[in-house]
Amino acid sequence: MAHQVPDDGTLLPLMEEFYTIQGEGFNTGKAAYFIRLGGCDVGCHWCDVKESWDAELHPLTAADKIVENALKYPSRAVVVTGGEPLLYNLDYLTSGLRENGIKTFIETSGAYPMSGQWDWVCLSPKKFKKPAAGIAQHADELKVIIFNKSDFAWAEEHAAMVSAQCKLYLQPEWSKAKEMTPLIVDYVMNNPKWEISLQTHKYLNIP
Ligand SMILES: C[S@@+](CC[C@H](N)C(=O)[O-])C[C@H]1O[C@@H](n2cnc3c(N)ncnc32)[C@H](O)[C@@H]1O
Ligand SMILES: Nc1nc2[nH]cc(C(=O)O)c2c(=O)[nH]1
Ligand code: SF4
Ligand SMILES: [Mg+2]
Repeated sequence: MAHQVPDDGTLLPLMEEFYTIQGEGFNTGKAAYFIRLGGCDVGCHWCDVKESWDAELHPLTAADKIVENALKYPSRAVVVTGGEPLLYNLDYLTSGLRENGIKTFIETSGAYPMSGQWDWVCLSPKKFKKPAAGIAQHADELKVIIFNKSDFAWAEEHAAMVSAQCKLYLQPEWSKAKEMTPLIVDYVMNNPKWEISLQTHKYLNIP
């Protein structure tokens, strides 16, 4: 079974941490320190980081140490991702980051209740395990992955749940990008409340 992750959030299963450029969504192009937490049971068959799923494989790491590591890099922005980061209580980590002047961004499927204090929430809802009640109201950005045509309807369903200021993105699933990108381009031109988001780090060959 899972690690005994203390529920005070002082220890978190850390898969990797790396300094790169945010490749997706509203903050595309901005340098940020990425913290990838292990553990996810959402089960997206096209997930591009399946190595993250088993939390057991990723060592419990002190949140204080993660903050200390983030401070070694010039950007004062951290993206917490995974895995599904909201499996864990992120209050302690985000207070540590913010006390040190670091802006906190999260990438989440929303499958678990919100924790942590965030400067930017990217919600990417999944059909395989639907978002928790009320989470859509926290989203600054809704980023729906388009794997097939039915995902446009799924995107609209969630657009109806987010706040009026929430930015709306459609992002092609990587393995289907050649096929789905033209459909997304067409959809955005016809429904301009949406914008296209590309995984630019994959084109740039950076993490
Ligand atoms: C690996 S997930 C981790 C965070 C969280 N579990 C989630 O799904 O939002 C990070 C982002 O990558 C997106 N993503 C994962 N696999 C993808 C793929 N094959 N093509 C495009 N986007 C993908 C997710 O939808 C999410 O927005
Ligand atoms: N450069 C870069 N940008 C990203 N934006 C979201 C990512 C993620 O895996 O959560 C990601 C990632 O893995 N790399
Ligand atoms: S929710 Fe995120 S980490 Fe989990 S399987 Fe889906 S894309 Fe991968
Ligand atoms: Mg990624």
